[in-house]
Amino acid sequence: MTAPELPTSLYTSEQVKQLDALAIEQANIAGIVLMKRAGRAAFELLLEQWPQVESVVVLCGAGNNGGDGYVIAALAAQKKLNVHAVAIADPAGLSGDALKAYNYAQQEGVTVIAGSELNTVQIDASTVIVDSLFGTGLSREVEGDYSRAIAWANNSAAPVLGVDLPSGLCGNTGKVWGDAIKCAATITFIGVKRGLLTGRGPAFTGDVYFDDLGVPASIYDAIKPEVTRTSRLALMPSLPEREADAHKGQFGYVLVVGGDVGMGGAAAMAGEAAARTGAGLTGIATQPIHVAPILARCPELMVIGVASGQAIEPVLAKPTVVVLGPGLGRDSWSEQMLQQATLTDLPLVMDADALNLLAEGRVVRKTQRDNWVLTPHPGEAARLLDCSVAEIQADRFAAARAIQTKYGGVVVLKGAGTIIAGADQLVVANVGNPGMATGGMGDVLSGVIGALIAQGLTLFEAAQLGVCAHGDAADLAVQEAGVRGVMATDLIPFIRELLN
Ligand SMILES: NC(=O)C1=CN([C@@H]2O[C@H](COP(=O)(O)OP(=O)(O)OC[C@H]3O[C@@H](n4cnc5c(N)ncnc54)[C@H](OP(=O)(O)O)[C@@H]3O)[C@@H](O)[C@H]2O)[C@H](O)CC1
Ligand SMILES: [K+]
Repeated sequence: MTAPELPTSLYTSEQVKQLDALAIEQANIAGIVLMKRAGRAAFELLLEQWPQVESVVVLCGAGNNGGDGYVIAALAAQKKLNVHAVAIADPAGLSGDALKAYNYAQQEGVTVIAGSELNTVQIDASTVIVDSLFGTGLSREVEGDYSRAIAWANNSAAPVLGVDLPSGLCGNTGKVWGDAIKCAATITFIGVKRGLLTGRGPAFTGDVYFDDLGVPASIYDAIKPEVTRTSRLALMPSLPEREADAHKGQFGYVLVVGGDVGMGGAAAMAGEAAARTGAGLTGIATQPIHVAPILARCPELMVIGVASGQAIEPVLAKPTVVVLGPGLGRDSWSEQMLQQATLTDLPLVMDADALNLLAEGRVVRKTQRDNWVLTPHPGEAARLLDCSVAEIQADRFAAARAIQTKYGGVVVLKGAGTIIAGADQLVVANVGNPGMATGGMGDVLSGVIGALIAQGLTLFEAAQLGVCAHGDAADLAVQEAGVRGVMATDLIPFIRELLN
């Protein structure tokens, strides 16, 4: 069963701690009550996900995340399951609500064993592991007993239920503090931590479930989320209806500029994607040798050959948006195409080598514009910020914000959990799958975004809807025939279907 729709507000770990405190102080809900509700919500999800479960191994840390685990162990004991609570952190160090939960587990007859005996724990086909080592309190690299417990869980055949966060994953950024537990499902409480949905998050969470623990809605008024979750359904209303007397002029003219020698396919894919996304007209300005083969594949496209030194003369009408970069290359032809396209004040979608040339400060007169959408993958993003890919991936929210601040416009930082940064908004698109890591996916996306701008969406709307439709289409392509061998053009019919 797919995880139910998550709330759109996303928080940092610190903000959720504030929400916890507000729930306890303002709503007068005792911490142990919240903890018992958390434990119950997690245990009910466990039974729902694994109805055949007979034994449960709960890995407990030193704080309230561990407390959640002791509550889960107590509930499992009440259900007469075979339960082991493994105290990776010495229970003697427990305090507050976590200590109360520990005592509750002992009252319910839970066998609590020391972390040093972890290797004596038997795992069989009916075992489920519960990860209650760390939640929002994780603040540094995991090591020692915790690392060993994480490795033990990752090497065991049993599925893992993550409590609040997969242990080792940073709730703020989606980076991993050394290592993290690979969960089959994760349930997160009170506020969805934004790190669950981007960076390494999707690789460790499994399906993400949310429970508000019954806290009053009013506590959320006090904390403004800096990031929200976007989705195709949220953006569909921005697509214009098509009246009976619609004519192609209403839906704009996308001009794709790219396709250096040998890379005509990239420009063709962007063009076809734009046409299939509903652009009224689609043209491609490319190397002359690509004109015939692209026309042969897609006669609906207007393909213009531009030789070195020639001007780009868009036929018929002025384009309404230029998609610049698919297969553009970095030679003198590439530079002259980029220079001409960036001299216009048309809205631009800048992808691939257009971004690399921009990062190198070559031939782009203005490096700050409001009316462009930059669509870097982490490597291109690193060049745009002159930093390493690791730094980009260590905090993708900060990276997207930094690129938007430096270059203006809208920034689409691609990768697991694509981040979209507007002038004063930051959203994450919780879409996509590993099948998308193949050539041409970015070309298709740039064409889709261009066509949505051509149909009247704002750059920020077009970027969000384009990314979400593209990722959802990739999921449909994977459902159809598996994750290996998905090719970029497989997405195009699904994109068309999803946008209608
Ligand atoms: N507060 C509530 O009402 C609710 C909380 N819930 C759960 O509580 C956790 C947050 O609990 P907290 O105690 O703040 O922190 P953790 O349990 O996540 O972490 C435990 C302690 O671990 C230490 N720490 C941090 N990083 C490391 C590391 N790499 N290695 C070893 N130890 C580490 C840290 O203490 P230090 O003093 O050592 O820094 C942490 O305090 C939340 O996630 C929920 O699961 C309820 O679910 C809801 C109500
Ligand atoms: K956890």
